[in-house]
Amino acid sequence: MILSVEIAEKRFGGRSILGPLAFTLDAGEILAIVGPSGCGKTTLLRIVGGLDPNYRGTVRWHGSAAPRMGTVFQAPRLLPWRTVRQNLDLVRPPGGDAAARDRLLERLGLAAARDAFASELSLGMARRLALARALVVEPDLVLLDEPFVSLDEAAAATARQVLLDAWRARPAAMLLVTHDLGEAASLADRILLLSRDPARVIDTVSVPAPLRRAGGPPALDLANTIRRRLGGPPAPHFLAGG
Ligand SMILES: Nc1ncnc2c1ncn2[C@@H]1O[C@H](COP(=O)(O)OP(=O)(O)OP(=O)(O)O)[C@@H](O)[C@H]1O
Repeated sequence: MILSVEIAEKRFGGRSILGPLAFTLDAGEILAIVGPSGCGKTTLLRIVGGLDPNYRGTVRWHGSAAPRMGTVFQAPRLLPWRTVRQNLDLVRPPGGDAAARDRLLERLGLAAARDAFASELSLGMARRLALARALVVEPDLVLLDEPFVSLDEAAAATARQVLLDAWRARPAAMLLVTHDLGEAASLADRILLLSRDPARVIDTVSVPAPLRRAGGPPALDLANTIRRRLGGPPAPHFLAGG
């Protein structure tokens, strides 16, 4: 176990948003977090990332040193007055691999824009750059909040593959928030299913070995099993990966 999260309660104003809930993450494990819109997934990720200290509970990293963290939050949060390359170089570890940075830009379709200012990027480009920035950190822990939203399907498929390739080269622990069960099943080892009002863990689903981190569309029966646990109807379109 590399990360343990125990949240007794998180409130906004008078409202209880999260908890009690608990989960752990093994080193190199990809855990997807799925739940209804507005249930508190982003709030949970912000707590794990140390961006919201106002909760009752504990978030503990069990590594020997504090983790290097790569994050993709819903807003890309780039430095608009810096170029694409500069946005990456600011977080690249000393002695980090400039060729790896350039390969990431190439694969994410950003090589031609490498000297453009971040303010000049489209939202889809900015989100791809945010993913590159999370990976160029050489992270121990990656926090991803709907990282492929606002990419067209081809760009999203490439970005998922880039994420998996980065994981294979350096298996960081990852928390992936997504509303897309297909995406969760094609990227993760396990899927945490959350309820809402307040968010609690309904169930944890292990992704079967042949699908796990395969990056392809998931089997319909797995997506439907998960949907049933969430109380929803079967959805044939999950065959197409979401
Ligand atoms: N800063 C805030 N102040 C008050 N309430 C907030 C704040 N941030 C989030 N909330 C509320 O907390 C709840 C959980 O929000 P959160 O964004 O974590 O959900 P989510 O599951 O990530 O949503 P989505 O799937 O739509 O992205 C929502 O009801 C939201 O309105």
